[in-house]
Amino acid sequence: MWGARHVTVRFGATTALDDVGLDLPEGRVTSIVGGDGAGKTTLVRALLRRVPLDGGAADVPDLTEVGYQPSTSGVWPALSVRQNLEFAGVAYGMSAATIRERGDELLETAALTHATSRLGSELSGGMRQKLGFCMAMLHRPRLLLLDEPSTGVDPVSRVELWRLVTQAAARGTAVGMTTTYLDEAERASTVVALDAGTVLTAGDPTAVVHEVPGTVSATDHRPAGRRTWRRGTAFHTWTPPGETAPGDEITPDLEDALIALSLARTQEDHR
Ligand SMILES: Nc1ncnc2c1ncn2[C@@H]1O[C@H](COP(=O)(O)OP(=O)(O)OP(=O)(O)O)[C@@H](O)[C@H]1O
Repeated sequence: MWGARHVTVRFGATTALDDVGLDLPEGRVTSIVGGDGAGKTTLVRALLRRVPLDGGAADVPDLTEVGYQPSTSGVWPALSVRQNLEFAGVAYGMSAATIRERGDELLETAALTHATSRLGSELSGGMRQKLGFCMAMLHRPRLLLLDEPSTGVDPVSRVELWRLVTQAAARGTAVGMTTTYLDEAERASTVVALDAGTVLTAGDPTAVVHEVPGTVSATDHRPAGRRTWRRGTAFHTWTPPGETAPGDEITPDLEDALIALSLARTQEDHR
């Protein structure tokens, strides 16, 4: 199984990753979530050996068998859709015929066939991310790493991107994907949540929700002296075990669960 084993990465005084473990099984989508600066991009870059490790190891196939889509999509703005694919294929040492054949197949699946002669700079955000995905998949990698492929992409294109990702996994590719959309993360086989460079929790999204200690409750006003988070018009609060919760207890979703687990950990740290 591919992944990261006890990976630590430091940038000067900043510890971006501290003893992080990550499993990326073949045929599965693993989503990596976490707030700004949690370490998602650094983890992907550590797997690609683009940052030096201060500890641990990255267990990945030969880099010629890894596909990578950077958060900037990786699409060259001055090249056409077709040329972008050719450029990516040549970089992987593929023949012109294979690039053409697999490129056509991927463009068809990504519903981009009509846009082959359009320049990268002329594509919508969603089309650009889908092309970036096709470029990362062209050489049929065993491991596919996607860094926030759906950020800034409209909901319809997000659904299409997700379909491409799950199809890649169904063909046996191990997929690791960072995302800030928890509804998307919830659909993955496994979610790995990073918090300040460490693994807050990892597992089946349903199991993660059941890990929350204490209760999550909802009120229509902000309860005094409590740390709350807004969900629509309601305020949600996490209450440690044995304490009285304000408002009505609710069943947390993944977003509630991750915030509650982070608050529970902060409380542990202060004890
Ligand atoms: N090249 C670098 N030099 C110095 N510090 C860095 C570098 N890259 C990342 N960091 C720091 O490491 C931490 C983790 O950053 P990283 O970009 O991995 O987080 P992230 O979860 O991907 O966040 P975001 O969603 O905001 O991109 C942050 O504190 C960041 O400032």
